[in-house]
Amino acid sequence: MTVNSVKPAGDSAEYSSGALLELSKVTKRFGGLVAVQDVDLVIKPREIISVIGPNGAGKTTVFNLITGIYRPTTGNILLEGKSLVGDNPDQIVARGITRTFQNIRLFNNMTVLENVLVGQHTQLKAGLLGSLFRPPRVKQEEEAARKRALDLLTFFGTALLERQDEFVMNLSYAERRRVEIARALAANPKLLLLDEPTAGMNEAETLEAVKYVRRLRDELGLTILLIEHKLAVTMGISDRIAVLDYGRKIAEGLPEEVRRDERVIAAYLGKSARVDQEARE
Ligand SMILES: Nc1ncnc2c1ncn2[C@@H]1O[C@H](COP(=O)(O)OP(=O)(O)OP(=O)(O)O)[C@@H](O)[C@H]1O
Repeated sequence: MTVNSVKPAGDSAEYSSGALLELSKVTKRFGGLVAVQDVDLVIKPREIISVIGPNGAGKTTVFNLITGIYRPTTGNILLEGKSLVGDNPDQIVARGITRTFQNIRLFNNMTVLENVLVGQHTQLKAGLLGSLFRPPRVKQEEEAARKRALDLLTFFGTALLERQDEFVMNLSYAERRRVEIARALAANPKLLLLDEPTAGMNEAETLEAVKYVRRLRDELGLTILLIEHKLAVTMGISDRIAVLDYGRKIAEGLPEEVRRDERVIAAYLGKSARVDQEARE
């Protein structure tokens, strides 16, 4: 199957560093607390990059900085060479960055299809008058949006397509995660931020999720930045991994390099190994 209307990312971008997204010395303070400190990160088109680190390391804050929920205290964030600092979240979506959330945020009392249609609102041209009087141009736009939303659902096979008119609250957790991704795709992103895409999933669902994250890159040409707590998933899926600890990036590299990094073992793997050990005792 193809998602015809989703353009491969990075085709028209011309920027000297070749980075799709670049964080440069990004710091975020909340009062006296430094949640993110001097973080540099370069993400090239079509990479799958994971951000890992212990609880409170600053991972979600990095996502919130990239998506315009927070503004960096200092430092810069560039998309295709142009700063996005100061843009509001809607502008950042329109520039090509969309996300999913750690706790799924869908409209539970809307259908699967309606949720995906909501994701397209930055793409639609009809204003308030157009929506009220619905001239033929607006009807055509609505029909095209509906077709595209269905197209996006088929990325996940036929299951969601068959349930397009079902209220989201009646779907399984794993299905809701897929709808959230379809909604994020609806805004035609270049960069997709996935916040714990396999959280709450069983093993089979996790494997399925890993497959579609790869397909998002391979088939749709997306660049993906993810936060993921399951190390087996992170190690298996990522081109590179950045490790945060107390807001600082303490390591970055290939999964194998990160797995062997002493600082990572001490700060993160060591901690979880200790937690596992304590849990067994
Ligand atoms: N809006 C806020 N106001 C004050 N402190 C905040 C705010 N958001 C995050 N923090 C603090 O910043 C630090 C980093 O939090 P963040 O949520 O980014 O960590 P995380 O790595 O995503 O953790 P987790 O894995 O538990 O989700 C924490 O100490 C957190 O309490």
